[in-house]
Amino acid sequence: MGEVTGVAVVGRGSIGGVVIRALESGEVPGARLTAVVDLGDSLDDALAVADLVVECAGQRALAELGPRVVAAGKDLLVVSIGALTDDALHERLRGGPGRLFLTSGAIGGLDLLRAAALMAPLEKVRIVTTKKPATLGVPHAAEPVEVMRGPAREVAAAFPKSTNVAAAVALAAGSFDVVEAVVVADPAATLTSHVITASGPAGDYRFEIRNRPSEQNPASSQVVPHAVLATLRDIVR
Ligand SMILES: NC(=O)C1=CN([C@@H]2O[C@H](COP(=O)(O)OP(=O)(O)OC[C@H]3O[C@@H](n4cnc5c(N)ncnc54)[C@H](OP(=O)(O)O)[C@@H]3O)[C@@H](O)[C@H]2O)C=CC1
Ligand SMILES: O=C([O-])CC(=O)C(=O)O
Repeated sequence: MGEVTGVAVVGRGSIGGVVIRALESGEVPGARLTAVVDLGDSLDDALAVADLVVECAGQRALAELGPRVVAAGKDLLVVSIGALTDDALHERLRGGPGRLFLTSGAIGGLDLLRAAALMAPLEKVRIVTTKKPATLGVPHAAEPVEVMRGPAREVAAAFPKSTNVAAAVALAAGSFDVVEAVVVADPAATLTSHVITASGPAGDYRFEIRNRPSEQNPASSQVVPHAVLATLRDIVR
């Protein structure tokens, strides 16, 4: 039998809960759940028994706990990518000795955007995210309303529970400056949508994602923990 990777999960909400249950039932070959860090639990106890920490707890928790994880030489898999709009935090998390991994989370197309940006800088990138109004702090919106439009860095920080995807797109595009993010609250939105458009010397791109929201937390899409588990499979393989 090969080596088993001990995994600690931080946060047991709509994303962490699914990841925890999948690990408990042995769904990821080569990975074993060794700790769960919820509010009040000690990260140090988890670091003593884990090789890799999965952050599913939000941008603030990542900023607080992430640097300790990589400094302890443990790998870190991040869900709350919007926290990486803070360049200093991003540098610390990349500084090792533990490795930093990001999940694709609620969206796709990141590999192609990255390749296109590596060929030549993308000239224009936009992500339009549309969700139910209550998840965006405008519960009484009776018709579609644009709640924010601006640079991905500002939008991902302004909606820490809803627009981590804007930061993920910016990191794939290699620049926060080239990405505009738009957030729309739509009372008729039964699915959460993310429409990503990009253009540059490599070509023109358009990805439309329509995700079913989590019942437990409608701000997050149901697919996200499964993206985390897919990344986890790749890491431990
Ligand atoms: N990259 C992507 O595509 C996506 C990223 N996300 C990110 O994932 C995060 C989690 O989403 P989701 O699971 O739906 O959120 P939930 O609110 O359902 O769960 C978050 C959990 O983390 C816990 N928590 C908060 N702070 C800490 C801490 N310091 N230590 C340990 N646990 C903590 C919360 O506890 P309590 O409830 O007691 O506060 C809660 O149980 C979102 O906030 C968002 O930033 C979400 C969707 C997509
Ligand atoms: O789950 C989603 O569709 C996107 C999301 O909440 C985020 O990026 O924070």
